[in-house]
Amino acid sequence: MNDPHQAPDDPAAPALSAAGLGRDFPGRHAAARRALWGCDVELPPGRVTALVGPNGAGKSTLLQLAAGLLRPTAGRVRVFGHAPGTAEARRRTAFLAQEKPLHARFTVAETLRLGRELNPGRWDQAAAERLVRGGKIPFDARIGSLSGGSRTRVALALVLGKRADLLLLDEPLADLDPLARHEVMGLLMAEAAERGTGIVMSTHVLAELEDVCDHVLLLRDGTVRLAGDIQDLREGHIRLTGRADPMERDGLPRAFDRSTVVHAAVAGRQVTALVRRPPAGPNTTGSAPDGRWIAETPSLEALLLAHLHTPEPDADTPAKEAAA
Ligand SMILES: Nc1ncnc2c1ncn2[C@@H]1O[C@H](COP(=O)(O)OP(=O)(O)OP(=O)(O)O)[C@@H](O)[C@H]1O
Repeated sequence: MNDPHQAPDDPAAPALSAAGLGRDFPGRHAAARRALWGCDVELPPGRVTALVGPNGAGKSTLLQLAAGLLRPTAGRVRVFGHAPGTAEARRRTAFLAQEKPLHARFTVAETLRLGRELNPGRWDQAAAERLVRGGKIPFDARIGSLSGGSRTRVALALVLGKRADLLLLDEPLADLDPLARHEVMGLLMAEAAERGTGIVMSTHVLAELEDVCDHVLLLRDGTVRLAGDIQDLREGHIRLTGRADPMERDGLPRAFDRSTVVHAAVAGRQVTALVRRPPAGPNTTGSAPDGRWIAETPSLEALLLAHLHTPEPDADTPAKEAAA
């Protein structure tokens, strides 16, 4: 059933939206049951989003909720304004599960044929075959005989062949060697650039994200800790490096405004801190305690690592605002 508040084919509908989204699993300990809670998400169409967070943060749970494989126990989630699981939502999304479930006894060709039969009128055989050929996988090979990386390629071929508007990919690169990762990312980026396909991709490889993603969603302990356009988020922070104050535990000068600090780490005599940039003004790099400090825009990896280190969520952070 479509959301009564959202016109069925509203082109302005976010590719993925969630409000107060939560998912509990049955379990003996209350804390262990809570996989996801209070998640507010809004991803515009056509974005390539990195879904990051530690093991157990809730990334797979969020993707499965968006794919309609799980139902929320709180809040709601929509894809292009439609409830996951509806015919329209299913048509517009393609999901790649972390365990890449495929029929072991089918050949590669039979697997692609199944993809074609399940997606009449939309299936792109050439796109699917390109991925298979790129991995030099014989079309008559049985899925059960393939390496993990080759199985991933075939699973991705099914996803790309479907010609969906939003690809939900759970660790799509995990089994691939560096060359294959590069090639597969290139194909996914081409798909996004040429067709405006949105991609939400969970990954643990932070260093590879900067060049390929334009959006990030960081989950931790089942909730959104940071969300938004990568460039905006990078420019909203400053990475400071300077001489550590030996009298202070975090190495920063006593007078420094701690409320802006996301994370600070002392190594030897040097302290590196990631801080939130003050609101635009005459001196927007003014967080540097004095001229002996180096102030630079952080890389995406530095930004994510700092937010992964933060002990507690801060209600006033730009992350919360961006996620809303
Ligand atoms: N079917 C399930 N039954 C019970 N608990 C579950 C189930 N699926 C997930 N969980 C729990 O929900 C939490 C979030 O798991 P999830 O798989 O979504 O995390 P993740 O961020 O994808 O982790 P990873 O990076 O290890 O893949 C974990 O505590 C997990 O144990």
